[in-house]
Amino acid sequence: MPNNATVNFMVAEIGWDPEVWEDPIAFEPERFLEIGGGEFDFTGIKEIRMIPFGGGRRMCPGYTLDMLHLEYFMANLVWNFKWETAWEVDLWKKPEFQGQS
Ligand code: HEM
Repeated sequence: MPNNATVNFMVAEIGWDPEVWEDPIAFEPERFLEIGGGEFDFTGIKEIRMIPFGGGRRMCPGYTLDMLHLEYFMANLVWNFKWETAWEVDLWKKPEFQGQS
């Protein structure tokens, strides 16, 4: 490789690896609850299954702000819209809220 070459990682494709994820493209958000008891690591410190914010020393420094903002965004979607399933979905897979004692 030449000096000063730019190396790009296919970050999205890393997150779709069928050797790491079962049916990676399927929308199954509950899969994240099942990994690490709901403490899925996306920082690349414990493992690399998907790294939306990069990893290592140049990892996105805004990721805690992002996560807070995304939770707020999701909460507003749930709050402001009436949600229905477009197809048959088993909503009772895990009938509890996280963090509930
Ligand atoms: C969902 C939203 C965001 C995503 C998915 C995201 C993702 C990323 C990714 C993948 C990188 C490259 C990391 C690497 O090279 O390993 C990065 C870098 C960076 N992000 Fe974000 N980011 C988000 C929002 C933000 C926000 C809100 C801020 C600031 C408040 C921010 C500030 C930065 C900065 C300054 C870098 C460069 C870090 C460096 O090169 O040392 N990002 N981000």
